[in-house]
Amino acid sequence: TRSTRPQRLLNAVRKHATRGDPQSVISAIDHFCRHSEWAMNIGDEKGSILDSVVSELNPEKVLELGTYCGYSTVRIARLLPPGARLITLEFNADYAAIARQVIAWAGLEDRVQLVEGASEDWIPRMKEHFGIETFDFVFLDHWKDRYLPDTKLMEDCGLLRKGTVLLADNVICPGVPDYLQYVRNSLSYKSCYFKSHLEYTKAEDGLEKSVFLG
Ligand SMILES: O=C(NCCc1nnc(-c2ccc3[nH]cnc3c2)[nH]1)c1cc(-c2ccc(F)cc2)cc(O)c1O
Ligand SMILES: [Mg+2]
Repeated sequence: TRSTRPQRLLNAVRKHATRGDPQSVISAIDHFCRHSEWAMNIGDEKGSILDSVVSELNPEKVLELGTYCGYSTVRIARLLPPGARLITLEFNADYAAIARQVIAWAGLEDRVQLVEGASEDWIPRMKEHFGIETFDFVFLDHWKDRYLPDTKLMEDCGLLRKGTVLLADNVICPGVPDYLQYVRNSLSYKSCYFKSHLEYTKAEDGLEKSVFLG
């Protein structure tokens, strides 16, 4: 049977990246996506913005919605201190299987917990299942029609605290109009837009950073 794009992406990581070296994993995936096959990783341009937000925040408890092949998981986890924890939710079992191997190749499995399933099922279980009180940082990169309902669900489950930062990918392309309208007009958020480009293309896209005010 033909290999899948995520499998070919993992092969490129194994071929070109050094085990235990997260930067080489990031570079191998970016090279594969620029020169072989486009894939929906945040990419190097938006990835640098993600890096600066994470580095400035120095979060202990991180939630990522939408793992895909683990590219942004590796970008975030490589910047976290060893005691910090990143929980990443992936709905698609095939993506999750690839992501586990990418994260392991980068040598970051000790600070990453990949959970398979739907965000709406797992968000209400974060406290009792993972012993999480609140998250310091949430990266939204899953199905675009889930950004808003899951943000409201995190609010309702008490998973956000004064100062929690939400960073949302793809707010222009594919676009999340309902989410943008909410975080930009709600008195509970201070929101700002980082203009960039859709990964590996010239199309406009951007990240929206929203601080929860409690
Ligand atoms: O669909 C995207 N990303 C979502 C994948 C995912 N990986 N995991 C999930 C999940 C995880 C837990 C969930 N719980 C409930 N639904 C869930 C869905 N979703 C996406 C699409 C594009 C894109 C742009 C232009 C195009 F022409 C075609 C495509 C670009 C991007 O940067 C993306 O992130
Ligand atoms: Mg994305």
